[in-house]
Amino acid sequence: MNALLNSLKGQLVVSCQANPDSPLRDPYIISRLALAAVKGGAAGLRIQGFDDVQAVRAVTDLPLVGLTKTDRDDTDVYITPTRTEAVRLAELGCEIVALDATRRPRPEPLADIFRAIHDAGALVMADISTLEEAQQAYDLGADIVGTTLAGYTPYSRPLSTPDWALMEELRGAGLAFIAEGRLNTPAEAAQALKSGAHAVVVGSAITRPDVVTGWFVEAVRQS
Ligand SMILES: CC(=O)N[C@H](C=O)[C@@H](O)[C@H](O)[C@H](O)COP(=O)(O)O
Repeated sequence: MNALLNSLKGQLVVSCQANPDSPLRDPYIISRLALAAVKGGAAGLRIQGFDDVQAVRAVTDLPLVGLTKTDRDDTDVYITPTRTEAVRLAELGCEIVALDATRRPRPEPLADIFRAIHDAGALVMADISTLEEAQQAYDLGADIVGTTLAGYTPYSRPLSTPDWALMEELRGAGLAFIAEGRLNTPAEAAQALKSGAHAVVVGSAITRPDVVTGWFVEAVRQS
């Protein structure tokens, strides 16, 4: 495995993202969230959008997993759907570029985007939702897959928990993977590593206080 990916083995990557309607939606604020994650011991950061990548790249040398979220009329694929976006993320200093590698119709062939990322000097993190998609991503040259989109495609298991079954399937098939998605507690992050994950990505539970507040409000209301 690539040395940079090896450096993430058994480690925590923190996703610092704010949705357009979040009060935290500002590159400066994202860069401060990123620094807080660095202070806490994160080994890498997952960052969305060119402005946020630039702001975070300016304050840390930690490995960055970059992505864009782009809403398009012609596809349901929104995580880094084209070469142009993928290459720009690499040019801005992302060591790893994450993109949707599901089997949904997409504007450009996956293999072309993978090649463009590699040509730009970055690694490919293929965000998948099923075992078959993971296998396909590796066949096409992905460096690592992430369980990011499990539960977010119409044909994957809809879940409110991490997709433990998918992790077991990936481990059973001997496919390296990063666990990402709904890892909402330290115990779940640790469990993902025990389930065979190479590394874990945690987002909402650490960097979306609006979402976490909602979890508490729900629990308080139900008590
Ligand atoms: C499905 C999708 O678009 N996931 C995005 C991918 O970058 C982010 O919105 C998530 O926050 C990230 O995957 C981390 O997951 P969680 O926030 O559950 O820890």
